[in-house]
Amino acid sequence: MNRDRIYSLPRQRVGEFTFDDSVADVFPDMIARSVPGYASILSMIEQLAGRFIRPGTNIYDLGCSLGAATWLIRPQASMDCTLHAVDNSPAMIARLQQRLAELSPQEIASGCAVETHQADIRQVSLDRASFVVLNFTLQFIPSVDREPLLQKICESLIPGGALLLSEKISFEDDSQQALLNELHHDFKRAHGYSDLEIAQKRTSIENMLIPEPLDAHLSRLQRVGFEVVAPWFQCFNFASILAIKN
Ligand SMILES: C[S@@+](CC[C@H](N)C(=O)[O-])C[C@H]1O[C@@H](n2cnc3c(N)ncnc32)[C@H](O)[C@@H]1O
Ligand SMILES: O=C(O)C(=O)C[C@]1(C(=O)O)C=C[C@@H](O)C=C1
Repeated sequence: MNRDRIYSLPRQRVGEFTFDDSVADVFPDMIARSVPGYASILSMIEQLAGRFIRPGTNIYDLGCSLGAATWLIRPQASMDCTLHAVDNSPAMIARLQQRLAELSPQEIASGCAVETHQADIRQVSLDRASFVVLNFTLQFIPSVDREPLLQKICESLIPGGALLLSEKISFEDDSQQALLNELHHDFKRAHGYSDLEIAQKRTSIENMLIPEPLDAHLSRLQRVGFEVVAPWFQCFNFASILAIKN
């Protein structure tokens, strides 16, 4: 795995974070060292896929990056399912397509077909879905577009279908916010990031990763039509929610 050193040297001006080639090259290392609980969430996505996926349905990994969730979900789905891996980053989708093209016939037979889409998740149409994943993607969508997107997802789900939503979250209380920021930065330091790397990354994502409080997520999911909305994981300022449509 390539080590993330993107922000290790001082920059005159820290530009806005983008999911380009340099990020795609180090992404597994970057996200594992930046998001506390990421590995646990992925492993639970695999388990949840086994529970919620139904034969003959579509599954969507929205903002799939290199397909970390896609690779775990695929073996859980029967061959008559289609797993749609969607991301608007050409660098991410190219690497996922490359890996899919290298599958052996035996590996192809070990799970359902994967269709990649280099597209904006606000624009793709969703249909007959049994399981939808938004693993740290909604946070990059402009705030006004979040509710329509979640509404579209809810409408596309079959009865009993589920959305797994993981997000960086914020806190209404200033002292709680300050504490959780510090704990997150301690986590990054413990995983080898310097203070400079932490500060420059923070500047670069400031205006494009917009976290919301957990309650805002829960009430919006209920508003768009999910009957069961269950927060099931939180580690510092990162949380994951399971939302089910009856
Ligand atoms: C933090 S990464 C997601 C990680 C991934 N889901 C995983 O589990 O490893 C966020 C991804 O969302 C993608 N993204 C951001 N906005 C998007 C949009 N409007 N449409 C499609 N993809 C988007 C980015 O390109 C990036 O690959
Ligand atoms: O919040 C941060 O400091 C992060 O680095 C988080 C985060 C994320 O949650 O997606 C931001 C960008 C990268 O994709 C990896 C991790």
